[in-house]
Amino acid sequence: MVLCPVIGKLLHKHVVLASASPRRQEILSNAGLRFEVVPSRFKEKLCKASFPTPSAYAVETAKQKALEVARRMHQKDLRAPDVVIGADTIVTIGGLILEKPVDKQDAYRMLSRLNGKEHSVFTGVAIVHCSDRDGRLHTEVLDFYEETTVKFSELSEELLREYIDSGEPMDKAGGYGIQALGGMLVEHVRGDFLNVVGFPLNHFCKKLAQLYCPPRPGDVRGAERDSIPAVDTFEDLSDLEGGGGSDPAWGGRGGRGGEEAGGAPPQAPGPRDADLNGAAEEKRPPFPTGLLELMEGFKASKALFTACKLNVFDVLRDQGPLKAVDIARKINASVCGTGRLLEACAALGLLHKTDAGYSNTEAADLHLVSDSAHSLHGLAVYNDSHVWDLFTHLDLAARDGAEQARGASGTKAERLFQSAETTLLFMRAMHGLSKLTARDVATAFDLSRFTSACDLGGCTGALAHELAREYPRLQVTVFDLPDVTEHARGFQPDGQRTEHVRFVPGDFFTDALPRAQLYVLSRVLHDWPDDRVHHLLSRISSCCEPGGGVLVAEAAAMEEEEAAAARRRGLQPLGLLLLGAGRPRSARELGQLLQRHGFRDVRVAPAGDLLRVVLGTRAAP
Ligand SMILES: Cc1cn([C@@H]2O[C@H](COP(=O)(O)OP(=O)(O)OP(=O)(O)O)[C@@H](O)[C@H]2O)c(=O)[nH]c1=O
Repeated sequence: MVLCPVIGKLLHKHVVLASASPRRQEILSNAGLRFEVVPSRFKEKLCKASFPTPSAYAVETAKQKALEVARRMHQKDLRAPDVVIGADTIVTIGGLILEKPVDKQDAYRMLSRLNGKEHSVFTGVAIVHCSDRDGRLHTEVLDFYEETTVKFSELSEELLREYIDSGEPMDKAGGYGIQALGGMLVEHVRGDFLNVVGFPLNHFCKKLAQLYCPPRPGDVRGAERDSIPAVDTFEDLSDLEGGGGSDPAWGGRGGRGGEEAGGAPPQAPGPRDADLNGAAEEKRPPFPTGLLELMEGFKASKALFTACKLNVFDVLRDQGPLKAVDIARKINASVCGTGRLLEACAALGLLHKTDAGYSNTEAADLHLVSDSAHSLHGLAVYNDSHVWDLFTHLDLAARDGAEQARGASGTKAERLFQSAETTLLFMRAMHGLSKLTARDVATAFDLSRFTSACDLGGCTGALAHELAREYPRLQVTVFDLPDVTEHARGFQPDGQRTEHVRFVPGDFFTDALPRAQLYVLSRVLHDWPDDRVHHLLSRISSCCEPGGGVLVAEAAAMEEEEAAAARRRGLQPLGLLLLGAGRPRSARELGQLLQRHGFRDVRVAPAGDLLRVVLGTRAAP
């Protein structure tokens, strides 16, 4: 599992950690999560006896901690954060739950109990998703727990007293801190160490992956491994009081975790009970979250495209927060239609809605306004006006074959370059995407040995400028169709080093390629079928001096079996896959292609979350 991208799913959300524990804050911020800390005021006083298992108690406490913060924040600002995370760590031994000691005596009692024995540490975690529905807070809770087994050495009374005098035990469950002096008491640990410290980071990331990267339909392996547990609502919480149920972790197995049956009433024996008893398990099919998202996804895309097209995000960046009526006036649209569009954008997490009106989220400010440094506005407009149209006729394309579908409205180049307007539309889309990925592509390998590079199909020069910035000795030529180079001037960055980038018009299939030590093909090959790719690579190969290189960047999977994951990453050229003659290729396949055309020492590296970069060195012929 790749952790950073999972944590990254929360980057543009307002995340609150409902915990005063400095350890939790440290674990999560070390993992790259950005969050606000709002300690919960929920008193940890639930009746332990009413819970079937210690883990159920920890999970419920975590849940109540998070919900208290969500409610308080919503009440105060009439706006809840997007996500509130609560956690509760307990130590259990012989059926007894130990929390933080109330005084030194209590700490001594706890540590004496643990002395020389094995005990379990459970951390319950609740991830609460909040939304505002007509001024009322709506919450969806996903919870889970993790268990770790810890064995204490035989410890002298003197050592225990000394340890207690250090003051360390007082704010820690079980009266010890494994991450500090308390580590000396511990003989061994089975399971997740960070779970003992206060937060099961690994399990948390897996849960985020289930939530934000659900398996695609048909991904049976993924569905079994990562199926999304049912989320329950706050309204259902009362069901949790009392009841039976059992927990396999109760048996004291180390290093195991689980879900609290998604908040289902404990009296209903869960599937895990059936497992334990060896009884036949009646399996419910996994909830088709991914499928439903696919069914509805086009509406979300269209709302985003339309808001971009109407410059809603530009208006709000400059003048927000604004009420729907004012936005409608500024974008010259009806009040009722604008209101609906704004509601949809708020529901999609693109806008914040408060009493003062609508305002941009951080992601909207960064990527959806038309002139920001990281703008994807052009891509949204291009997808809306161009790609949307192609997909509307997907059934025809499927029936008649991709080439015929192309034939109806001309080849891709004919369609894109039929007017200056469509060319610019395409270039703006590519520019946003290239700027987003340029740095990752430029730095995936150390290219400082090259002094000249040619970016074939380099469009607006976004990657070329990044290469020139990264490698001061490098002169970069952008080679692209005359229709493109003609308009490239309008995309040049302000500031220095533009003299290291030049534009040469031409067709890389037919015209002489500019001489360079390094040839770059960034997001080009997926557009073309195999015969064209071979033709292009053989042309590059014959221009390239021994020791020179070719660098290919694609939304390619590292391995064939990762293709579905690559598609999920979003930039797999689905449109071309369905409509065009090109096709996506895995990193391995790209490497083999380079080898076939005389490149050796072929290496693959990830370039950020989206692309893979393959670098080959021209061998002596
Ligand atoms: C076993 C163990 C526990 N802890 C700390 O014990 C507190 C548990 O208490 P909690 O009630 O879960 O959390 P809290 O500290 O009261 O914070 P809050 O979330 O606001 O309730 C948390 O701090 C944990 O790190 C350690 O630092 N190291 C260890 O080895």
